[in-house]
Amino acid sequence: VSGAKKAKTDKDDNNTNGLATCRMLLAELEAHQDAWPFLTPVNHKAVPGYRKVIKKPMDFSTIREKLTNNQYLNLETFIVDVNLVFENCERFNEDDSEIGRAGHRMRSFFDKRWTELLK
Ligand SMILES: Cc1ncccc1N[C@@H](C)c1ccc2c(c1)OCCCO2
Repeated sequence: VSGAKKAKTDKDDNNTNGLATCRMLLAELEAHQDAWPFLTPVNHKAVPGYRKVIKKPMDFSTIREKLTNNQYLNLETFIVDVNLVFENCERFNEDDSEIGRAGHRMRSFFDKRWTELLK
């Protein structure tokens, strides 16, 4: 019947809500040589003060878990969590430190990649 609404399934729209783009971007972040401070949650026992200063911890493995559990509505909610990783880094680490510099390099890499992919 013409006009009948087709049931929407993921396979129909190859990038529903930009989730394929999220998977691509996260894979690139995880593989980046400067990702090492951000791959796993900061262990607050190994990093004095971290739990007090950083109210919303975030890291790439947690983002991976959320993506796997379908907890991101769209690319925007994914970008919020990625940016949280970099905001936490800038809050806790000196710009002129190993981790601080890695955070700045990862942030500019991410900004460049998602704007390229969204064009
Ligand atoms: C992103 C971030 N911000 C502030 C502090 C740490 C971190 N990352 C964690 C994974 C980390 C990186 C380096 C570390 C470390 C832990 O263990 C304490 C001993 C030094 O080596």
